Amino acid sequence: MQLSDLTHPNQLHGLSIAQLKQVACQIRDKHLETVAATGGHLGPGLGVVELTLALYQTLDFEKDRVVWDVGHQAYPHKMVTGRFNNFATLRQKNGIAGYLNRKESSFDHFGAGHASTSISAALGMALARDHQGENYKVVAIIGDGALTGGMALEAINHAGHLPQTNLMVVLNDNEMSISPNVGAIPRYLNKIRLSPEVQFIADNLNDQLKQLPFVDHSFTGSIKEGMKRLAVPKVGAVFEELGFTYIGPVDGHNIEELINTFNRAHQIVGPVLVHVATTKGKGYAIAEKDQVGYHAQNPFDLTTGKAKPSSKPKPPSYSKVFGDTLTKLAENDPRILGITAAMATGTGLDILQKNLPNQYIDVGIAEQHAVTMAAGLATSGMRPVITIYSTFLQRAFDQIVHDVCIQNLPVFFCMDRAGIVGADGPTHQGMYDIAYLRCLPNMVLMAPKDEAELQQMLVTGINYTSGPIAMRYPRGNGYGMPLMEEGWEELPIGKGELLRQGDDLLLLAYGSMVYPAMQVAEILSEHSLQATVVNARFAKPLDTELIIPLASQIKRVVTLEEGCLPGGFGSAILEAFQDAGVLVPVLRLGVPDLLVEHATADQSKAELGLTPPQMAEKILSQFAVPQPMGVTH
Ligand SMILES: Cc1ncc(C[n+]2csc(CCOP(=O)(O)OP(=O)(O)O)c2C)c(N)n1
Ligand SMILES: CC(=O)[C@@H](O)[C@H](O)COP(=O)(O)O
Ligand SMILES: [Mg+2]
Repeated sequence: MQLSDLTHPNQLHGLSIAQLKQVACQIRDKHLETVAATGGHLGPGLGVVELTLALYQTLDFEKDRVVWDVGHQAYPHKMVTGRFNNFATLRQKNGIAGYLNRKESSFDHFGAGHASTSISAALGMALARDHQGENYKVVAIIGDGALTGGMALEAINHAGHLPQTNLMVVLNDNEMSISPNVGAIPRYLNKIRLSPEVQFIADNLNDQLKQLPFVDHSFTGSIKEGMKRLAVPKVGAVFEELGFTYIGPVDGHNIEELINTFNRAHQIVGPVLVHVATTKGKGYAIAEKDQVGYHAQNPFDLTTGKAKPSSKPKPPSYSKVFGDTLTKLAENDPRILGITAAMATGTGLDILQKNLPNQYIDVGIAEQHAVTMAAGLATSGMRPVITIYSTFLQRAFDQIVHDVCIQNLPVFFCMDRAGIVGADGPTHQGMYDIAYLRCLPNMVLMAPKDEAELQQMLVTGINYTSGPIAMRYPRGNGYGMPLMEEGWEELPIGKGELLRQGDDLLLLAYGSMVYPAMQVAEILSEHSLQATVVNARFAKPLDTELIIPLASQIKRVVTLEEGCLPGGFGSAILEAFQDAGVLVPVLRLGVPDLLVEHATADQSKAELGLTPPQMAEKILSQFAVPQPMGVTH
């Protein structure tokens, strides 16, 4: 079977084990070739090649449903559902998405990007099936990391309560989240995986049983299961006690064993959990060796595994500056605890973990728990600095309201990836944090204009103990600003910064849009328009003492933010003007009420008209300023 000829996953039916192994080679080759060229998630997909092929040989995609958790590991799924030939467009603008997407393919039965949702969605599909008197299989595939998310446990609790609802949960256990998995659940899973008895049975019984002439080899799986139960009574006990039939652990790279296991599991009435043991990065030694580093990669050289050198040296990322600075602050303040929800490397908290492990907490993929735990810490004199991507913090909205803001507890939220993130697309854009936090009583919101101001805002946030405070900053590199090693000056809460003066226009910029606003002002000055530029620094409380008189005097106002316009920073300005009786025209520049698809961040900004030249042009046309004759830009 040539994958380039495959248009429907049912074409996998009837292939021999040898043929499936050959298809697996094609998948791995394409996976490696593509991710090396475009960047993306490398290790996760390599680990589920055999699992995908084996499972899909037991399913009928004309009616059965499959739900992948997160979806970052579903590149093999995409290749066997008709997207092999254009897979090279992965995560490129108008190309194949990096996660499942119902708009992209009818075989993508449910989209994701955020973890721990698959069992809930699959259970919904199974209940619909039963209500409609239909008879098709529903399978959720969830990783051991995603299983640490509360939603997954809520769904298991519910599914285990429905003994007649057929649902298969395939647990892809590779012992890894992005970093090594944390918590009691992975510890329990490892106890099963690594128990000597289970290992012995898995490694030896096949051969022994094959010697016995009277044993029907299609039953060897059942016999092995029975032996495991005898040898390790606790194997799978937690899931069994929760109403699931547990099968496993199964070698996630043995196609034949997987097919036999899935076929047996399909016969079981009610919820069944198949525990599959895999290796993240399987088949690419460099990724198997460095499973953290090769969870996701920028374009890299396949032979060396090294990232392709960028054209010019890049300044440190915001995350790196954050991690370094927080670590330095924590060295002198034992109250500081850095908290992550399974994103140590992405947030830069791995720097704190390495240097001050006692002041570092990873709760697993459990943002809701992280926030309320931070609230608990804050009641007891600690300084919890909770570092969660803007998009993932959305998961803990009620905890922010209920446990932090209502009790007015001093929790410091550091929201990395706030703004347009690029290739991860709509599920990961940090679009909404200004809007979803600005409406909360007691919350203070701030955003640095560059990485040097981020250091100041870190000190400001840590020293602010009057209630909750949140700082947002973008994905990627800073501007290369000179960074201080210590002695950062904290900023007065609610005070902005006047960067430029001009009488014709007032540009009010927030966070990552401040430097672009300065570029806009330069372009406007070429059109004989002089703009005042304010670095707002705070979206709540606004520096009305600075902003209102300027607006009243200049009378033409532009707001600039890298976030959603509905409810965002510009909305805050409009509300403040309304409250102050300042009735002046305001042009709000930001992301309109739409989803930002995957592309590079620069491509998305250009598409949204958020580059400095585009914003200048919009300002000139909006304020209908006569252009000097013959001037073009
Ligand atoms: C709610 C949420 N928090 C954090 C993340 C970031 N994230 C993406 S994949 C991943 C690890 C998932 O581990 P696992 O489910 O075991 O899949 P594996 O990568 O091991 O295949 C994390 C933390 C996310 N996608 N969603
Ligand atoms: C799958 C997932 O959610 C993470 O791997 C995410 O893609 C990381 O994003 P960054 O690359 O911005 O750290
Ligand atoms: Mg995992």
